[in-house]
Amino acid sequence: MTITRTTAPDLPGLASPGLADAAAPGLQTERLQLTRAGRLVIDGVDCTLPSGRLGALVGPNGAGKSTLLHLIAGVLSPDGTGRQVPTPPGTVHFDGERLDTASRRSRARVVALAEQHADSQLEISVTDAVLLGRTPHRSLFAAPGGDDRAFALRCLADVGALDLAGRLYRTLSGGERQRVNLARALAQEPRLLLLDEPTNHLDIRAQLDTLTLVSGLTERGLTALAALHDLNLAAAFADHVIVLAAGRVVAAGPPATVLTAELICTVYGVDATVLQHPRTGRPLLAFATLPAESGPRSTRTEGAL
Ligand SMILES: Nc1ncnc2c1ncn2[C@@H]1O[C@H](COP(=O)(O)OP(=O)(O)OP(=O)(O)O)[C@@H](O)[C@H]1O
Repeated sequence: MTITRTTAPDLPGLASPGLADAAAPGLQTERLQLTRAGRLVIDGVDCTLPSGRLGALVGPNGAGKSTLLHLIAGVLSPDGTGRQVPTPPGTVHFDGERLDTASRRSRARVVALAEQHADSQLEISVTDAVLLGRTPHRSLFAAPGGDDRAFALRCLADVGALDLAGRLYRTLSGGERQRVNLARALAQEPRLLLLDEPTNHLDIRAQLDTLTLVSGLTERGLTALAALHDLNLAAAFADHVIVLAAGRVVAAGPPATVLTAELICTVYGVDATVLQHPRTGRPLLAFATLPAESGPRSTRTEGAL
């Protein structure tokens, strides 16, 4: 199965092409902080992502990428309990609206998180899983209507997963789940879409199609922030790259400015050669491991990608 639609879908919540508000401030976090098991895992994160842009959140394993996305989405409150706290350390704004103190329902009308490890044992159909994304747009206790169902099927079609509509969610493969999770997030009609490793489990065509789809949505006004491990995908698709290491933002800006050999060596302990893509002009990275004595990691193998 491939994602067949690589142009921006016509989601009703988004502006028409060219109508995105260029002056809108987008996502702004200030001094976000989270301690887990006595350790500061998010350490005073200030980051910004202008409206209508695709941001890539990169950084080594354990840097705090998933945790930061969860904090922005409000799935984790800044004290790590899932409750709102009276004076949370840090704030999250989107287009000037404060999200971290907003009600769950009003926040869910603004921001959606497509998670890598969404509930795997749900005894519900794929269509019903996507319909969960419509919840913030229905009145309380109302059952999904025909319009909701049609919208959910459109979102499945947009991610190339319409053929999965009647399947049980728990029977899907990792890559199939990944697409359905994205469809569920799109069904929420968010203005801010957060994606936790959206290309994980996907074959190369599906990786490119997924990021092309999200990139197309940002051209229609959506703001998207994706945690990505593949620096070449970040370089190829992102307008803005945020680098996280040990819970702190260590660099942020356009891919060509941020993804330098020096930064990659410092953050990942990897020897990178930064080339220029012959067609797009964007950075193209080739990697080799550093000699055993020169980097921060102990387990190394020889070789280059
Ligand atoms: N429930 C928890 N209790 C204690 N520590 C946790 C918990 N969840 C995450 N952590 C720690 O928080 C830090 C950040 O984790 P997080 O999953 O956000 O990193 P990440 O950058 O997304 O990593 P990866 O690239 O490996 O997915 C890690 O050191 C992790 O071990």
